[in-house]
Amino acid sequence: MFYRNSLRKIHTLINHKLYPLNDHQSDKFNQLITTSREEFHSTGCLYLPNFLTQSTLSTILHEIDSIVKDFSQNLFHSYVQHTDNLYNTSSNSPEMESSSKTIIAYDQIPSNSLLRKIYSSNSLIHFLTQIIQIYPQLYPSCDKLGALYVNIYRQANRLSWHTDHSHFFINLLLQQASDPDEGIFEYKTDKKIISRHDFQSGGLVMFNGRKYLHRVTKVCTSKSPRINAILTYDCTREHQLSEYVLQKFFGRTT
Ligand SMILES: O=C(O)CCC(=O)C(=O)O
Ligand SMILES: [Fe+2]
Repeated sequence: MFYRNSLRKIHTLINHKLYPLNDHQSDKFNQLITTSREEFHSTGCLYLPNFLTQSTLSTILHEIDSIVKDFSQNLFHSYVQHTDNLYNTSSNSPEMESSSKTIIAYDQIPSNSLLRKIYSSNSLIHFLTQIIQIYPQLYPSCDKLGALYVNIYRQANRLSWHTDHSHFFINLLLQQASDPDEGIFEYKTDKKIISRHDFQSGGLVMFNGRKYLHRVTKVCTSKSPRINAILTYDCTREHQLSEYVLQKFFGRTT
C-alpha cells in the first residue's frame, strides 16, 4: 500500500478542485491566495475545509493506525504542567495548567507515508509561502522528531492555554473527537474566546500561535480520539529544535 502511495502525485492527494495548488498561474489559484492571506492576516487563523480528499484522509488514518500498533509501547505519552508559555514548566505559579497527549514523532512516520509526501510537497510549500508572506521562502524542518508529528488526544487529554514560539503552525485535521463538544480548538482575540466547532477532519489550519492564546479542550467521553498532524516549516533550511525542547515535547532527543 505504501509503495503505490509514494507514486501518487500531490494534486491527487489534496482536493484539487477547491485548492488548485499546481495551477500557479490560474485565476482560481490567485484568488485563493488573496482570500487566504486576508483570512490569516486579519484573524490569525486560516481554515481550509476539505483540503484532503476522502481517500487521502482514510489512507492517512490507516497509516496512523498501523504506526500506533507497531510502536504501541514506544509512543510518547506527553504530560506537562506549564504556564501560557509551554516551555515554562518549572515555576510554581498558580497559573500552571496541565496538558497531555500522545505523540507520533517524525522518525516514527514511515518515509513512504502519504503524510510525509504531503509535508514535503513543493506545491504545498509554495502555496504556504505565498500566504505567510513574512519570509521569502519556507523550508521543511530538518528536525528528526519535530518536523512533522501527530497529536492524538484520547480521553482525559487536552492542550491548555498557551502561545507558541513560532509565528505560525500548519495543522492537518485528521479526526475530530467523536463527541462534537470535545477536543475543540479555541483561541482568544481581544478577550473573546473563539471556539472552532466548525473544524472538520480533512481540513488544513494555519494559525498564528505566537500572537493568540489557544488551546484544545479536554476529550472526556469520546470513544475515538482527536487526531491531527503538525507540519513544521521554517525560513531557513537548517531548522532544528533544541535538545531541551525535544526532551520536553518528545521525551527524548533522538
Ligand atoms: O493540536 C492542536 O490542534 C494544536 C497544537 C498546538 O497548539 C501546538 O502544538 O502548539
Ligand atoms: Fe500551540
